[in-house]
Parts: sequence; C-alpha cells; structure tokens
Amino acid sequence: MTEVKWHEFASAQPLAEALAETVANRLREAIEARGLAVIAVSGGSTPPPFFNALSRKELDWAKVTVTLVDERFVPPSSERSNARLVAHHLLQNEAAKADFVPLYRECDEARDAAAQASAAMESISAIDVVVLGMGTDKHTASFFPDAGNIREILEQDDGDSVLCVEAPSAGEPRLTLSVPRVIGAPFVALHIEGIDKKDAFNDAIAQQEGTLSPIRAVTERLGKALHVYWAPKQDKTP
Ligand SMILES: O=C1O[C@H](COP(=O)(O)O)[C@@H](O)[C@H](O)[C@H]1O
Repeated sequence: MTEVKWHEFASAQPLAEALAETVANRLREAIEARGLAVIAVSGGSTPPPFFNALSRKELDWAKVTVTLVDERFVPPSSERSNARLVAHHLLQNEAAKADFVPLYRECDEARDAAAQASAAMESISAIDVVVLGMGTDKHTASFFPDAGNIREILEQDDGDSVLCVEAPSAGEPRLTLSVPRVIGAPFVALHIEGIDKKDAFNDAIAQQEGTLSPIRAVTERLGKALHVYWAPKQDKTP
C-alpha cells in the first residue's frame, strides 16, 4: 500500500494556507524545470478557502494551466459547475493570468463532451499537481462506487484521459480525469474536512484488498505518497 502522509490542522483556514503554500512551491518548481506547470483541482464545498489562498500566491501564473479533476455535465452557468467554482475562487487575484482547460463541453451527450475534453487534454503534456476531494461514500474524482463500470475505470491503464461516468448517486452524468492521469502527477493531495470523511478514509485504507473503494484503489495505484490534508469541519452557522 502507498504511504499516506497525514497533515492535520486545527481548522479549514490554516489548512488552506498550508496546502496553498505547498502547491505554489510545486508549481514554481515545475515552471523552473520545464517552463510551465499544470494543476488539476476538484470541486465541491471543501476547496474554496484553498482556492482563495492559492489565487494570492505570487508565481508566474501566465505559465500555469488549471484544469479539473472532475466535473458535472452542466454548463458553467450552473451553480453545480466546478468550472464556475474555479472561476469564482481560483482564477482571481494573481491567478487570473492562468489558462483554464474545462472538462465540460457543449454537447447533447456527456460521452461526447468527455471525448472532446480528452482530445484537449492530449495537448497537456503532464499534470504536476492533483488535488483530490472525497465523499463519505469514498468516491474521489468522479469514481463513484455505484457506477456500472467502476471496476473497469479503477483498473484502466491507458486510453482516454477524460471519461464519462454515470452513477445513480452522482445525480447528473460526470466527466472525470482517468486514474492514469490522476496518479501520473508527481504530487497528489487529498483535501478533506470533518470527522466523517476522516473515518471514511481510514476505513477505506483498512479494508480488505479487493473491496470496492475508489479512494483506496487510487491510493493503492499511486506509487508515491498520498498527502492527506485534514481539518475538523467548522459549524458555519453564527
Ligand atoms: O462530487 C464531488 O464531490 C467531491 C467532494 O465534495 P465536497 O462537497 O464533499 O467537498 C469532490 O471532490 C468532487 O470534485 C465533486 O465533483
């Protein structure tokens, strides 16, 4: 099993600052080494403080490409769009100069959007940083445990970089980076908050080999440390 490096914080804000600092350093190193950097980020309710902190980091953002780990098959005008979340929280301040490659494409069918996004992803040589999220159902990216083809998706070795996933628990169809694209990044972090997600992650890692758990399957295939950034969930009510 891949090594898990646990980074624990008292609350969401110091976590966001620390993760942003580490990610900014990784992006600077990539720019120094190959003249450009690529980061894939997740959506959902957890990332905004991290996005806000990262957007203020001073680095050569004009040389950075931002893309998504996964996306709902909804246009950027939708409140459920991860592209919209990134536009509002990450592609701001210093990071406004970054390029953005969306996964969503305007098509009738999600699988056509996935094919188009996959073709666009071929022009992106390598991803330097991946920041994953996770649900209490142990899905990460859009690798949902109840997707019909989940075992095939988790075992994929090559082929398309962006896949279409349909799962009853996911609501609308999803577009997701493939496992090889996710695990190919030299730095992979998992950003989670709350005791329920900590328990879900630890439970997934402790499970018997062969048990279907997307976060475990990705962690097993990583071949390098998985950096887990965790803080307790704060009550947002005043
Ligand atoms: O569906 C999704 O959920 C996960 C976790 O979201 P959160 O709201 O619990 O933070 C996220 O990682 C993924 O990108 C998103 O599409």
